[in-house]
Amino acid sequence: MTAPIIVFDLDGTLVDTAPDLMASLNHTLETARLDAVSEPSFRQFVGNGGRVMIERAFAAQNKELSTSELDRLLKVFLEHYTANIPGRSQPFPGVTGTIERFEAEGYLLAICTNKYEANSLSLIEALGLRRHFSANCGQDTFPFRKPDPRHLTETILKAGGDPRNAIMVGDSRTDIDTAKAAGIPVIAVDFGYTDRHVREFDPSVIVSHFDEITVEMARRLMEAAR
Ligand SMILES: O=C(O)COP(=O)(O)O
Ligand SMILES: [Mg+2]
Repeated sequence: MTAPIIVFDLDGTLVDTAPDLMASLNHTLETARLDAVSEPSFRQFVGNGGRVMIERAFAAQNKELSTSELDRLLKVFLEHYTANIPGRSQPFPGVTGTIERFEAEGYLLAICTNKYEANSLSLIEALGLRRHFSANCGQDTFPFRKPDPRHLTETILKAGGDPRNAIMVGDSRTDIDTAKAAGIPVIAVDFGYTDRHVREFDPSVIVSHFDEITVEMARRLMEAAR
């Protein structure tokens, strides 16, 4: 039997990247002469990658944005963000312990993120976490991405896992919708980046700290999903 697998979202779930994403977004908006965004509004912009983040920031200020301008600004954003990794980004409390608990029980670990794959890899490398993950799939790894369930199922297959013996951990509606569409149980953290509370999207369970995510919880959720 293949090993069970736990798949994590990255931004707002495993790693608190908000200070750096927001700094890069504000740098980008400044070059376009838009107002800087503050933390509460920033949370509504994140979750679908840098391009969508910029689009949402423009829409919130009722500013027009052509595709060519968006392409240019995405380059500005990515250059700034990439040059500053890991910046102030830190794993959320309890992440290391959770990784150890699941590894000790023979679980595979993977990341399924709407960040670009290269940024995701360099971030977890810089934080010393890369060796724990059998696959790290970003928005550009496949021709589809979250909330398309294939982003999750293909991540699982790439890691050597089986979607029928898998669990997802995420912080946003995107993650919950993705896992549900894939028929995979999903643990939602309530400390990530979302403007609406995760309970509105009906995840399998909600936790407020990584210490609450036990192997027993994962086993129970996977059994209930069968
Ligand atoms: O950076 C984003 O917008 C989304 O990234 P995530 O999928 O890791 O939350
Ligand atoms: Mg996230």
